[in-house]
Amino acid sequence: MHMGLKDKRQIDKNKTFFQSLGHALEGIKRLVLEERNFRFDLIIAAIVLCLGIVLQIKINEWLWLFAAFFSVIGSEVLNSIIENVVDLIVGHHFDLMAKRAKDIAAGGVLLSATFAAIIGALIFIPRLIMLFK
Ligand SMILES: Nc1ncnc2c1ncn2[C@@H]1O[C@H](COP(=O)(O)OP(=O)(O)OP(=O)(O)O)[C@@H](O)[C@H]1O
Repeated sequence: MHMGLKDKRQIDKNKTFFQSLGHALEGIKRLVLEERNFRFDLIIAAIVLCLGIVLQIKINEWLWLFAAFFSVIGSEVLNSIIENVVDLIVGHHFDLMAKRAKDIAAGGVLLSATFAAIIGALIFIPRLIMLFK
């Protein structure tokens, strides 16, 4: 993006909507490029999307799946922010508070992933059982 070059060392506020959008898209790019778990989430979401279409799940089931997806994405984003900010503060040193913050962030991801797995199981397992009966 051409504006990327122009504002590479920008530290003041965004002046236009498109400048804000550019930085937000840059953030999503970082997540995809640097977070293996985030890429894994997207692959799982794509599989669930295909399965949902093939098995013709109902609208309220789609809503639960979307809620689960964004819960996981939200906690991944939070985890990623914590990792970056902690590394910015403590650098490459062992620090007990850094460990706590990162472990709590990872715990949040685990909790939302468990929530998503339960929702996925409740929606798909009965349908798959019916299919193979
Ligand atoms: N500066 C530090 N001081 C103490 N412990 C740390 C520090 N950095 C990382 N750790 C420990 O290592 C773990 C993994 O670190 P980090 O989250 O940076 O790696 P990651 O591979 O990116 O994790 P994730 O799989 O969540 O993306 C943390 O949960 C924490 O227990």
